[in-house]
Amino acid sequence: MSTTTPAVTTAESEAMGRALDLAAQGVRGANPLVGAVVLSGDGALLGEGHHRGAGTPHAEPAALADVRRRGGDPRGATVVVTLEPCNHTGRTGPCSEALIDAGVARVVYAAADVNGPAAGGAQRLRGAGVDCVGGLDADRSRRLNARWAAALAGARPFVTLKSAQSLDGRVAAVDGTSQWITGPQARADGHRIRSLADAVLVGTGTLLADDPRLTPRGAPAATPTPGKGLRVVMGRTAVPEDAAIRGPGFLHLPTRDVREVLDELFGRGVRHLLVEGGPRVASAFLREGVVDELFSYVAPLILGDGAPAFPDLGVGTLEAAARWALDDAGGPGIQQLGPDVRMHLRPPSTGP
Ligand SMILES: NC(=O)C1=CN([C@@H]2O[C@H](COP(=O)(O)OP(=O)(O)OC[C@H]3O[C@@H](n4cnc5c(N)ncnc54)[C@H](OP(=O)(O)O)[C@@H]3O)[C@@H](O)[C@H]2O)C=CC1
Ligand SMILES: Nc1c(N[C@@H]2O[C@H](COP(=O)(O)O)[C@@H](O)[C@H]2O)[nH]c(=O)[nH]c1=O
Repeated sequence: MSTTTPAVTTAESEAMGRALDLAAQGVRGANPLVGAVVLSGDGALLGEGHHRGAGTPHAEPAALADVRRRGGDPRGATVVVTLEPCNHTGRTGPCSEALIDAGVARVVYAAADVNGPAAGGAQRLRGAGVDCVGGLDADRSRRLNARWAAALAGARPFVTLKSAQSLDGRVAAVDGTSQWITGPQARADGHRIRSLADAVLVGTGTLLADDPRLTPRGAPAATPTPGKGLRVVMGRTAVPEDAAIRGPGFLHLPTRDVREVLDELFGRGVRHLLVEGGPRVASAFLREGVVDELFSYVAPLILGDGAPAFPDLGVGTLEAAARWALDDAGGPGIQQLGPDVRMHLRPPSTGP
């Protein structure tokens, strides 16, 4: 935790506030939320940018590109960024090098990078003669990425849970039919979320009931490469030979053990897992306390009896119920999609 306030100008301090707001416009998942603002030597805004999710440019190159788009020149500029610039080649190149190549004079960052392989950017910058200070608003940056950091520290993927339910919290009718509870706009949004994840998972119950494909349709599909584009079924029941889910990227994990699944997927390079249910598997992830964000789509229909979204959580009294909070990262916490409503939620007792 930072206890000292680094020596920064008022313009840099204000720019960090803006960079943190920009960071929160990114999407949660395999990467942290990061924003960046570029200032001229006299503190004027030259450009800004934020990271829009794994595989897209990091905040610093996005902000440098914005400077050039506006006809500016980043040479001699100050870059104010919410996370220590990365120092490794992941899905994109090292930001430390991009900043050095752009000729910036100074970098002010908030939190240090806790991702081992990516860390060391500040040292690299200083080594190249760039004035580099860290710790400004570090706590706010850390809060923004607390769940991402916790997943990383636990060596498990960041877990997004999605469910589409009726007004009375049912995800299927009594006979098991569930297609479709939500309308096309909500489902398109679900496909977009699939396209952001490295792997999409359901249980064998859903597999047998729905025969899903779990591909992101209407959104760019990830090429199945190590850790990307996986479509996963967990549970002991055999997957039928003619199941629609079979094909490139299909993986059956014949277990009910959530930790085993997370270990296996992490080992295969998965950093962002989307759990689509069904209800018993969703509850297993909730009971294990590993759900980092929840997208709950609510459709205006009442199903009465039928499968509850999250059975067997062992909540015996109101006091024991987990109260989730709306999460505004990547868009409004609550959003209307056609006739349906989408809630984007974060677990209880975690930061913004
Ligand atoms: N509206 C929506 O958003 C969705 C609705 N659905 C609907 O849900 C219904 C299916 O529900 P359900 O059968 O609960 O679906 P699940 O996908 O949760 O499958 C449950 C099965 O998964 C296996 N399993 C694996 N891990 C666990 C675990 N930790 N705990 C318990 N079971 C585990 C078990 O089978 P095994 O013996 O093989 O181990 C279990 O019977 C269908 O009607 C489907 O249409 C499904 C997904 C989303
Ligand atoms: N019923 C239901 C959903 N169900 C989810 O979609 C899966 C089918 O996906 P596909 O691969 O496209 O065939 C299904 O198994 C379940 O995970 N999703 C929603 O957005 N709204 C809905 O009403």
